[in-house]
Amino acid sequence: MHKLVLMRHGQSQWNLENRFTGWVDVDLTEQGRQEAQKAGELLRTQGYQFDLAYTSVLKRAIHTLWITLDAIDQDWLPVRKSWRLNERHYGALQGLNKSETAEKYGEKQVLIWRRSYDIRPGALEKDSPMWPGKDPRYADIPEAEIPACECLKDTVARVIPFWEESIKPEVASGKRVLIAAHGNSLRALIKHLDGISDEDIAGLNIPTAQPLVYEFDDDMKPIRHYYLGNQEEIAKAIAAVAAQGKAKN
Ligand SMILES: O=C(O)[C@H](O)COP(=O)(O)O
Repeated sequence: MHKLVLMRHGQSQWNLENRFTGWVDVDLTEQGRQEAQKAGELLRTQGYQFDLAYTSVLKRAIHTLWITLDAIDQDWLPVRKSWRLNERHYGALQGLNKSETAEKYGEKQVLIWRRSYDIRPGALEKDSPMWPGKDPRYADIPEAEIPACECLKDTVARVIPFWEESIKPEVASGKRVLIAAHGNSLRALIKHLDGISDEDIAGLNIPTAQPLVYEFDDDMKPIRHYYLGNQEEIAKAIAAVAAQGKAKN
C-alpha cells in the first residue's frame, strides 16, 4: 500500500479578500501561516514523514510547504517545483472580487466560471501586467502553452501528465510524497484519481491547509482517501469555499 498526502495552501491574502487569484503570486495571510503550522503539527502528531515533496511556483503553496516541513522537522526534504501544479489560471477575472462579480453578472455565471469543466473565463490581454509570458519563472514554457485563461479541463491537461510522468512513479516506487498545491490543481488531480465525471467535479471544493491522505494498492489504484483533521471543521471550510461565489446583497 502506498500513501500520498495532498494539501491546498493556507489562506492567501486574496482568499481573505475573496478575489479570483489564479497565477497572481499573492502570499499567505497570518491566518494562512497558522493554518499551515497547524497542518504540520497534525502530520507530526500522526507520525507522518516524507521522502519527497512537490509544489507549484507560487509563493502561497511554497510557503505553506516550508511551514509544514518545518513543523515535521523535515526542512531538508527534496522539493520539486512545477508550474504544472499552479492554480488554474483565472484569466481576466484575476483580481476581481468574487461576490462583486456575482452581483454584476449573477451567481449562476460566477458558478459557471468557477466550477464548470470546460467553459473558460475571459482571457488576459498579452499587454496585461498579469500576462505570465514576461515572468522569468515561466521562461521554459513554449509561448503557445502559456495560458491567458484556463477552464478546469485545461488545468487537467497540464496537471495529469505531470502526475503520470513525475509524481506517480515516485509514489509507486515506495516514496512517501507530499504535494502542496492549489484548490483547482488539486481538483484536477482528484478528478483523475477518483474518476469523477465532468459534471460531478463541479461539486468538489478543497479547504485550505487540510492534509488529505490518499491510499493506493500496489498497482497504484486508489483504495480510499480521508482528511486527517477535524471533520466538522473541514466540512465548514469546504462549505465556505463553495459560498465564495455568492453575491453579498
Ligand atoms: O484562484 C483562486 O481564486 C482560488 O484560489 C481558487 O478559486 P475558486 O475556489 O474560486 O476556484
